[in-house]
Amino acid sequence: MTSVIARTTTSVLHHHIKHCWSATRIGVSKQFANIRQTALPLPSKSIRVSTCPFGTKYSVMGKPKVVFVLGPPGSGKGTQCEKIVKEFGYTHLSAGDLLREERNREGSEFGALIEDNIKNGRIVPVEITCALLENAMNKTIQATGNDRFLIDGFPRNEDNLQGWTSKMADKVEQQFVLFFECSEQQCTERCLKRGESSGRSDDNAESLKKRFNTYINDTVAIIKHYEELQLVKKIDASASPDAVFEHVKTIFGEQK
Ligand SMILES: Nc1ncnc2c1ncn2[C@@H]1O[C@H](COP(=O)(O)OP(=O)(O)OP(=O)(O)O)[C@@H](O)[C@H]1O
Ligand SMILES: O=c1ccn([C@@H]2O[C@H](COP(=O)(O)O)[C@@H](O)[C@H]2O)c(=O)[nH]1
Repeated sequence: MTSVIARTTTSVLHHHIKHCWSATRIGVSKQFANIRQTALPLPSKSIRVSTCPFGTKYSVMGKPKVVFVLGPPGSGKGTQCEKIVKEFGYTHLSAGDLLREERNREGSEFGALIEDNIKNGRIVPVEITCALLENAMNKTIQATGNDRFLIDGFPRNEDNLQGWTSKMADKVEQQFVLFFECSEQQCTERCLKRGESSGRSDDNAESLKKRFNTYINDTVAIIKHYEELQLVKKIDASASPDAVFEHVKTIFGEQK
């Protein structure tokens, strides 16, 4: 049975790599094949899940559930996601972490492009980010069966939104969008403090200014878009991490 599944996914994978992004979009579909090599299509109905060393079971699943987590840099998205994972069993996928991992991957042809964007607070083309996210979702589902995801720090601009909508929206159930609201001053202080030990090339005053400009000029419109769809759950992120999490808990507690 495993080999049947393996053969099936391999052939579907070739199809996926060939057709997943329109070659005309920015004329780079071939470029992204390296990332997509391991991306398998998300299941629409069911997936086989390994449960224990002595056997497997078929788990009938709906579409993977997705919560987007948005907010300015340093608003505490990652901190809260860790708590949500522990309490509610989601898998946390940080788009920024995935991009940093791809940047650091030996042989990545996108490393320089990703770093240039990160340092300047600009947004990486969606083809890269979306492929990394889809890949991570598929790997998680296959490895653990967990199909509930916190997608942290994505979508951040119109390009992200369009790319996700055309490629992924039909394959997932969008639960809601968690929006952490926090002032620029407070967020900047947090990131500068984090910068003392994070090693991040963008936790400095110059990059932070640019990241905030991108947030205001590009990401706020995406949050507004989801507000119009009544999907946004807004949280005051200026309090302590535990106090913020009290609010977060009420939101996840309301979910079925
Ligand atoms: N509620 C809070 N109060 C004070 N400090 C916080 C709070 N939440 C997080 N922090 C700290 O602020 C810094 C940024 O937090 P975190 O990494 O969770 O933010 P983020 O929104 O994921 O940031 P980015 O988008 O830049 O990755 C971290 O050093 C974290 O420990
Ligand atoms: O979807 C995304 C997410 C992130 N980026 C780039 O990465 C940095 C850092 O992101 P964090 O969420 O703060 O870890 C961000 O400023 C962007 O340059 C991206 O391009 N697309």
